[in-house]
This record gives sequence, C-alpha cells and structure tokens, in this order.
Amino acid sequence: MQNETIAALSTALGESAIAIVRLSGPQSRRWADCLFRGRRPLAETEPRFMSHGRLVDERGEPFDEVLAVWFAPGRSYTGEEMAEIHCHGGNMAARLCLERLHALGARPAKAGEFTQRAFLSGRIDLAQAEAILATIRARSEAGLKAAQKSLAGDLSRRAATLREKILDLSALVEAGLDYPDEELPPLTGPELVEELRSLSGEAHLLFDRCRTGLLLSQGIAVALVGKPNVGKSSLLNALLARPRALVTAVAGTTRDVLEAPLSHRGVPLHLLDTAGLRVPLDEVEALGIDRTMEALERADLALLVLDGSAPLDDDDRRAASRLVGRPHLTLVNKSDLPHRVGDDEARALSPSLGVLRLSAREGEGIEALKETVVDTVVGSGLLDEALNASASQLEELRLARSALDEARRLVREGLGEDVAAANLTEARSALDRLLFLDGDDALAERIFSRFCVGK
Ligand SMILES: Nc1nc2c(c(=O)[nH]1)N(C=O)[C@@H](CNc1ccc(C(=O)N[C@@H](CCC(=O)O)C(=O)O)cc1)CN2
Ligand SMILES: Nc1nc2c(ncn2[C@@H]2O[C@H](COP(=O)(O)OP(=O)(O)OP(=O)(O)O)[C@@H](O)[C@H]2O)c(=O)[nH]1
Ligand SMILES: [Mg+2]
Repeated sequence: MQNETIAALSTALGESAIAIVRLSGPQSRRWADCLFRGRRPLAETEPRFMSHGRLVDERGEPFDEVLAVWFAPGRSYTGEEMAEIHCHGGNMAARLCLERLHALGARPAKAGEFTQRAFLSGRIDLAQAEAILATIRARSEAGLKAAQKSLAGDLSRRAATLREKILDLSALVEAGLDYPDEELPPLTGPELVEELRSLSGEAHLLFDRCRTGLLLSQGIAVALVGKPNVGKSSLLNALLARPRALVTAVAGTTRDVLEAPLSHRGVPLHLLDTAGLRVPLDEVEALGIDRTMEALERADLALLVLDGSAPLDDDDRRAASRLVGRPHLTLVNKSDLPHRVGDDEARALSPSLGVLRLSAREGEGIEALKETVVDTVVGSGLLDEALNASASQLEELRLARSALDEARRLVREGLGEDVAAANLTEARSALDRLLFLDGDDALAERIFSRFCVGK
C-alpha cells in the first residue's frame, strides 16, 4: 500500500463533454470532500454510487457542477481507496479542481502510476498492464478484443501452464540424468519425444496467437512494389476507394513512399505505395528507390505488381529478385486489357505465396485482394484466437518455441538428454521473462512510463 495520495486528469485535455479527475491513496475521499458539496459528503455515501453536487474553491465559491464517486480499498482500479470527480470538459474546471487537490497535498500522478499501483497491490500482473496499454492504443476492433483477452489473464495463464509443464518435464529428465543406473528410467526416449512434441505444439500455438495479437495492435504493413507504371498507385487508390496517390501514364510518377491506413475485417492494414523499381534515370529517382527498399524492410507482406497487358521484361525480373526471401503475393494488374502474362509465367517469376488477377482501374479483384492479404498474414482461423502481447513477450515465446523444438530434435536423434535438459531450462527462463517473474524493477518502470498520465 502506498502512503501518498495521487491525483491526475484521466481524460484527454481539450474541449470535451466531461473531464474526470482521479485520486488514489488513503486521503482520496477526504480530499475530494474538501471541494465537493453534495447532499451529503462522500464520506457518508456508499462506495461506487455517483453523487451530484458542486465543486467549491478555497473561498467556498462554486466553480463547477459535477458528479463524484468513491471506491473502497480492495474494490477499485488501483486496489487502493480512490475517488473520482466528473467535471465539465474543457480546460478550466478540471484544472481548478486539480489545483485545489494539489494544494491540499495530493501529489501529481506520474505516467501510468494508477496502473502501477494496481500492479503493486497485486490486482494485476505486468502482462495485464501491457494489455491495458494495448486496450488504450487499439486501432481496430480485433485488436481491442485481443487486448481484453490478455487483460482477463489469458496470456499469463497459458504461459504459466506451459511453464509448469516444462518444469515437470525438466524434473523427470534430470532425474533420469542423475540416476542413470536406476532400473526403471523415469521416462523412455519415445515418451520424452512425445511429451516434447506436445509442449512444442502448445508453444507454437501460443506464439501464433500472440503474433496475431501483435499484428492487430501494430497493423500489418503492406508494401506495393514493382517496376514503374504497372499500377501500384492506382491499386493504392482502389484499395482506399479514394484518390490518395498521384497517377499518371509517366513512368516514375511516385517518388516518396506514401503511407495510408486501411481496415479490413477489423484488421488494421498499413499500406505503403512506393517508387517503381528500375535502373534510376536521375538522383531523385535513385533516392526514391532507396526508400522503396526501406519500405520493403518494414513490410510484413509485399505485393509484387505486374502489368498484365504487356509481356514481362527484365525490369519485372529485377523487381521480383528483390522479393526473394520476403513473404509476398504476385498481382497481375490491368485485367481489363487483353492478357499478355499467363498465370504460370507470373508464378515462375518469384516464389510468391499466390497469384491474383485484378484491375485497379475497374476495381475488379480488389475485395478478394484484401481478403487474401488478411488471410495470408493473420491466417483466418487465428483472428478470433488472437492474444495481445508486446514485441518483447513475442520474442520470449519465439525463444521458448525454438528451445523446445531443439530439445525434441536432440532426443529424437538420440543426441543426449543432458542437452535437452539445457534447452528445457532455456525455454523455461524465456517464459519466466514473459511472465515478468524475475521482478525486474527497471522493466516495470519501462512499461508504466509508456502510459499516459492519469492511467
Ligand atoms: N470512471 C471510470 N471508468 C473507467 C475506469 C475507472 O477507473 N473509472 N477504468 C479504469 O481506469 C476502467 C475500468 N476498470 C476497472 C477495473 C477494475 C475495477 C475494480 O474495482 N476492481 C476490483 C473489484 C471488482 C468488482 O467488484 O467487480 C477488483 O478487481 O478487485 C474498477 C475499474 C474503464 N472505465
Ligand atoms: N487499363 C488499366 N490501366 C491501368 C490500371 N492500373 C493502372 N493503370 C494505368 O497505368 C498507368 C500507371 O499507373 P500508376 O498507378 O501511376 O502506376 P505506378 O506503378 O504507381 O507507377 P510509378 O509511380 O511510376 O512507379 C496510368 O496511366 C494508369 O491509369 C488498370 O487496372 N487498367
Ligand atoms: Mg506510383
């Protein structure tokens, strides 16, 4: 329990209907009562019941008509005694209210301090704190739902269950190592392989669900690339259903990378239209092509755009070669014109995940493209299964997953259970870090400092 009582504005600054000032700590209700004048003071009302009244300044003069409420310790967001004053929005009422509270002794809250107190009082763990941050930052319905699942503890629970199973298996493997001459080995080789197979399956599934969650919160970056004039910018406009990018018949129209958000089935996409790839004619074009390559680096998926109305040429082949090793789809554009590029030819150009025919000009195949993009990156089955996780939590899952795979391979190939035991330990410590079990204060500070003041 913290001794200091903190206060902050919990709603965004600026003109709004209502502004909420929050207090947390032992003096919350008392100090709220110093400026609140209702039918009864909060001290005489039931917790969690809104009371109507006025706020008064130090001379007793009213300055706003408000609603106020208090929460008992153990039954509040922070787990401490809390009070809230719901003022009118705008810049003045909440500011005067806060100034009064600070004059009474309430300390201005630091970024994320309310949530930090919820963590310190044991009401939530750090994975749930991450989920609260993701809830506030969600940019799509699917992202919001994934965050709420993690807030309900889904990620922590599943990771903790997996960690327990790994610990149990480690104990068995190490018992076998310590007493190699025992008559009955605690686990036979095939049994161990089977156990490891099931653990690695769970780790893979959890990783995929969290990867989906991360994509939902960050958005899927999709880069449109190809040689000049194939219709990349036209495609961007068709996807957005508005003329965002300049389109001309001149090759080399797009110079900078154009970015535009789009949401499909609740999944946020982040589209990147790029300068056409070819041997540059001048310095401006060369710089534009550098940016195309940077966009490719950032992209979760690339769309290789081809002009289906003209035979493929060396520029197409060079553009395709930039995509080797990157997940991409091949789009044969201008399907409203006579076809000059066969499906097989398009497929032979690069190891892409699929070939789609479309017409940016006529809008043909655009819906199918959006659908394919989401399915390719997220996997349609996983959308409802998404769990929110931070980038570093996902990294720990990746480590746990490959350590389990490695242990399984070693045992299957008879390469020694001692090495497998080391891999199990590695997997377990990755999950320890994911669950923030090592109690690293600096890490907690880092999480809460990403919150806004008042949360
Ligand atoms: N006005 C207002 N709206 C808000 C919040 C708030 O603090 N104030 N929240 C936050 O910023 C969110 C709601 N989150 C909350 C989470 C837990 C508890 C709470 O009292 N938990 C207790 C008791 C649970 C119960 O009795 O149902 C607990 O978990 O022990 C309250 C709010 C969103 N809306
Ligand atoms: N018939 C037809 N023409 C298209 C289609 N898509 C684009 N075009 C035309 O192709 C030309 C080039 O289109 P852009 O969208 O500017 O091509 P780009 O790939 O962005 O070109 P750069 O920015 O120069 O790399 C324009 O004249 C478009 O009108 C299509 O689906 N059908
Ligand atoms: Mg363009």
